[in-house]
Amino acid sequence: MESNLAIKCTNLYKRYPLYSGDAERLKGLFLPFYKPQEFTALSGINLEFKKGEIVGLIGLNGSGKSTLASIISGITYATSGIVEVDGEVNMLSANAGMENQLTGIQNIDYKCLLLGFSKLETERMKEDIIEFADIGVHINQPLRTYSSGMRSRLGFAISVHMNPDILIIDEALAVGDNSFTDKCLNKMEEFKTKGKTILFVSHAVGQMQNFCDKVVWLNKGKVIGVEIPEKILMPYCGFAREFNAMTHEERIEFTPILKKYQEKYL
Ligand SMILES: Nc1ncnc2c1ncn2[C@@H]1O[C@H](COP(=O)(O)OP(=O)(O)OP(=O)(O)O)[C@@H](O)[C@H]1O
Repeated sequence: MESNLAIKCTNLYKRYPLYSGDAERLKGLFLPFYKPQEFTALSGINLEFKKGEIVGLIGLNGSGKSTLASIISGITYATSGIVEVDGEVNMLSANAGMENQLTGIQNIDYKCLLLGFSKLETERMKEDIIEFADIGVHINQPLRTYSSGMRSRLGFAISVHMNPDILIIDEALAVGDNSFTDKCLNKMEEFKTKGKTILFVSHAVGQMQNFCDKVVWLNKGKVIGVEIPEKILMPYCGFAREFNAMTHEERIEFTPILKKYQEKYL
């Protein structure tokens, strides 16, 4: 991979097995030649993200954004194709590897331990993480008692303080209140100036417009376009509006509408 690139995906496919129940799942696990029906979540993805870029990933529900983010972060694997990543990746999502039974503080210790930080480094970072998360006395309570916004605050605070080269944010800012989201967006800007790469999975078109250098539009597991935000968000929003106004039956044949936006604007 070229040295200016942080992430390169080449002809990436992800197929999930579709089991009809537990019996079929067991067959799939224990019978090596058993082939269940499959669902193709990603289909022939080719993408390159440069170091220092903030890239948005947008698309309707189920278009494959989280699947792609999880493959890039190494949480799940691709069925075929190549993913090349230059640097440490940290993914922040609603269920970002934090433990429900542990307190906020214990989760900080746990994450630091997993990532190989020494006790001294962990202690040094802990104060900053607690200050950034700003969830008061709840930091000593088990995570299972947290609201979704509090989880997101702690998750974001931990992720950015791990100082990864590539930060993937999967919808995790959607539940934060405005002041926290602003704080996170400022932190993302700071990351960018340090030459770090950010992949921002979101439905928040306004945030993408303001913060991303380019946006990838995914639909049904395929890349529809990769452009600067101004060029991609307008046709995407137009398509999403028309799609959402359709009946269930009309949605089955939505390709001409997608083509209309693709041909006119991309
Ligand atoms: N483990 C799985 N088994 C079967 N299908 C799956 C699995 N995980 C995801 N999928 C399917 O893959 C497709 C892409 O899912 P993904 O979560 O990547 O979409 P998304 O674009 O992130 O959606 P959203 O905007 O709703 O978060 C969906 O149709 C989903 O049902």
